[in-house]
Amino acid sequence: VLEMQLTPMLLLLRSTLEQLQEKDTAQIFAEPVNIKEVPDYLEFVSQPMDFSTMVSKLESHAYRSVADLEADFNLMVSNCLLYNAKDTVFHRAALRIRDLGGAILRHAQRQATNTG
Ligand SMILES: CCOC(=O)c1ccc2c(c1)NC(=O)[C@@H](C)N2
Repeated sequence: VLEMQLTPMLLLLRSTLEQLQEKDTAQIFAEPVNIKEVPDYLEFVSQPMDFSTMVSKLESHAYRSVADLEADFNLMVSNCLLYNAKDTVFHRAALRIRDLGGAILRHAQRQATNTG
């Protein structure tokens, strides 16, 4: 039955996104980068992404798989690595969440495959 197949995925995606957000202890990925405070941001970053946007997308069924969620997570991380110099707290935080998030996403993919 289709709705049974969709529900586990939505629950898995919610749990995975919550685990990823927990690694952002400084909450620097929580909201969209404020263009008023970072006026040149869009000169470097063509597709901004942040966790609040990912939550909205998840709840509106924009993610059909762990890979879909992973693509926006990777976009968010790569935007940060691109815009911020290597010697910044932001750049270091992106490297850290990329590594911690990788393990979370690998585990989620295994669960999706098992219950899929
Ligand atoms: C109060 C000013 O906030 C920021 O300048 C700022 C706040 C949050 C940010 C950010 C900048 N840059 C980033 O690349 C993403 C990851 N987070």
